[in-house]
Amino acid sequence: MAKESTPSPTLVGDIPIVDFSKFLHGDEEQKRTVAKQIDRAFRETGFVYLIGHGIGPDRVSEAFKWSNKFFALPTSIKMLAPHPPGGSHHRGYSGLGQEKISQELYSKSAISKAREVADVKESFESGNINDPMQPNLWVPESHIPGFRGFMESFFWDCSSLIHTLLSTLSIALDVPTPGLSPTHAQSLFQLRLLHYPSLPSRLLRTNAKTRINAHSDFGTLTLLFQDSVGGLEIQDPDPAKKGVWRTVPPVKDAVLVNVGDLMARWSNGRWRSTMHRVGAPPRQRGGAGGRDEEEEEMCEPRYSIPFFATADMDTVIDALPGCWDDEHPKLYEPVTAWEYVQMRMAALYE
Ligand SMILES: O=C(O)CCC(=O)C(=O)O
Ligand SMILES: [Fe+2]
Repeated sequence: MAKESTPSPTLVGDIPIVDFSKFLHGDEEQKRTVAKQIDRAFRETGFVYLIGHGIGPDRVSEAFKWSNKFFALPTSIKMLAPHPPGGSHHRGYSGLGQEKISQELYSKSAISKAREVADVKESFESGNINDPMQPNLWVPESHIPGFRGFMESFFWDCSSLIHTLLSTLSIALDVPTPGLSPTHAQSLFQLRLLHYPSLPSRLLRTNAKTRINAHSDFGTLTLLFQDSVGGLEIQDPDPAKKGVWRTVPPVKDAVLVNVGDLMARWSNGRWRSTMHRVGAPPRQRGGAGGRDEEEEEMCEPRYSIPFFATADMDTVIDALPGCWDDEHPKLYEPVTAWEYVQMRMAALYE
């Protein structure tokens, strides 16, 4: 019998581009192939590009159009839906420098220190309209008619892709029916719009400023739509090259999917929750007619749209059945999704 082999998808850097339409529309064997390709990507880098993922390019470009429009509003209008203080109600608008991603969970002084180099970004968060704990916060409709309606419907596009992906991952891990999707039944997810304004590239290259500091995501899965500017980097997965950062360029019509800390724990370390950050975009070509010495190189603004998924809050995240045995003992203490997310969010805001 021929040895089973999984076709290798195209790689961008270390990250494969997987055609997810083969899962959405394929037969059982094609579904299994896609599941294996994603499993491999999650084991190697924790990141995968998906094309043919079912969220049409028109929908994605409309989302970016709304994001541009929102961030172009005067600050006084955006501040009509301010992000509440603290990290437990993660909705609404955060202005420049308000949120500083921190990997450090416990030490107040470490959080303050990290905030000395502020992330130069602004963000707008919304979530499931049925989430009683974190109601959405919108600026009055008259200031941006249609924004709320679009964001509420785009939420469901992304949510549906997450649930399909959970089915894919259940195949990869042989999680018995009904698989992992019901553990996310409440879809308590978060849709984030991010805008990194233009600033002198020098500030990013010298680490005087960051766009988003190095961090791992803390939910189960993240979808990331990025514009064509670039600047996303992941830490080299090889522990011997810990300080090395690899660029993750935008791929047309692809959504990036990455593993968050909860999924890494749940898979008992089989899948990686990889540190990532946003720095300076790749150098722009040439200068404008020799003016570069006088004029500082400014980097282009960047827009991105991450969508964070997490399991229902009472789900106990303990190594999944196929992910541990005598040779691979459990690496982490069980934790509920709620406990873990609260711990991480408390470190986001002072
Ligand atoms: O802007 C990006 O591409 C990255 C955003 C990100 O990593 C995050 O919000 O967690
Ligand atoms: Fe992230």
